[in-house]
Amino acid sequence: MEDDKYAKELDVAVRVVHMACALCQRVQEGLVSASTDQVKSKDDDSPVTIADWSVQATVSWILSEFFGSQNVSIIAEEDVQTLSKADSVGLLQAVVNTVNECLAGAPKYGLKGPSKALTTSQILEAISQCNSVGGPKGRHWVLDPVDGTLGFVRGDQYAVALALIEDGKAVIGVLGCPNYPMKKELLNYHYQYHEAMSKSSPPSPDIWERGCVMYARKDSGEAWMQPPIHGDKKFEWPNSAKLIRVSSIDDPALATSCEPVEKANSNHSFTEELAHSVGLRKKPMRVYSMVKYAAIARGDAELFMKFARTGYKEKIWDHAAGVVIVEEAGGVVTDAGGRPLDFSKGPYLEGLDRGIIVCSGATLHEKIIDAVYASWDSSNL
Ligand SMILES: Nc1ncnc2c1ncn2[C@@H]1O[C@H](COP(=O)(O)OS(=O)(=O)O)[C@@H](OP(=O)(O)O)[C@H]1O
Ligand SMILES: [Mg+2]
Ligand SMILES: [Mg+2]
Ligand SMILES: [Mg+2]
Repeated sequence: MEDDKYAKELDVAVRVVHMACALCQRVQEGLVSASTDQVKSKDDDSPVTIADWSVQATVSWILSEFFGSQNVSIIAEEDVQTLSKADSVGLLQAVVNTVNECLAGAPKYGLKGPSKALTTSQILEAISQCNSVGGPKGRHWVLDPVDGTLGFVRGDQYAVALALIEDGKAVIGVLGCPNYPMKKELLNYHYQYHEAMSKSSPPSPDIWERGCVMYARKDSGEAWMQPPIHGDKKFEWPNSAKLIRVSSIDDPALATSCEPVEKANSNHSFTEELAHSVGLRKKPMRVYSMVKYAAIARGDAELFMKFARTGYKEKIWDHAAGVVIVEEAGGVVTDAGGRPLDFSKGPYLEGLDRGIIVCSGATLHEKIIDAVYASWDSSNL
């Protein structure tokens, strides 16, 4: 692949994800420190917040401005149904304010914002524009504005995930992880930080270095991580980017696995059985959101498995960005049958064989696939 293929797309995607991370941090601080009714339940009982809609509107607006709204196809998680209800006036106003505040800061990220504040209908339009159905042909952006919304409302881990799919293949992945520090050792500080915040004695935010943005371009063989932008600092490419690489541990006894926090999202007992049968010893880390992909990509863990209940269809926006980053960092991502994830069939990962397996390397991956094969019949899925 030519060196500069997707260079423009990657540049805009990284900048807008940095913007979205800053937006989310502001909203999360508000949610954690105040009790508000800013968290809504969707029809499937999953949460959605002003951050989800605001990030979707912001990313949609920036991509449309940059590439021309006629040329941009976006598949994203949220729609405007709840926001358009009569009793959502306050919520909608909060989204409008949040989006305009964020877009006003676009120049700091080297992007052009609107000449005047966007109207409510422009913002609703930007959100609804992300209703593409994707498919096997052409370019489609794939966005999860806040992945791990549950983690987000609990003051914990979450991610902003943006990917580009071309002709059914994920070619760019950008993952903003606002609470996943550049250095793993700072992770514990993050929790102390939130404890301190809840006791209303917040320490100075910049000493925590919380958060990072990761990105990769398919077939480049490289995945990168940048610190978030702090204070008045401007985004300067490459913004202290560091190469990241998967862990070299291939002995299962030394490997760390991670999995979704909620039992409802993945069969914990089945994956525990698999992990045990290949010789993993450590207790799995339970982490919200695509931060699990981030953890594998930079070597903080070696294995991530997700086996949703039968009938649940995985969405492409929950995986596309993470897959590009993990693969370019040297890892392997497949379904439980060992096949790559198929991003060419619209919003869902159609044809997914049982579950998703993300590994730091081929040796561990092979062992897990064999274990799935051996134990599937006896599983209680
Ligand atoms: N029933 C069920 N089974 C499997 N997966 C589901 C299910 N319901 C929702 N989702 C999707 O899971 C996304 C969150 O995944 P996580 O790995 O972060 O799960 S967890 O919160 O840590 O348990 C979550 O993403 P967000 O909605 O962006 O948070 C959903 O797309
Ligand atoms: Mg959701
Ligand atoms: Mg998600
Ligand atoms: Mg989401």
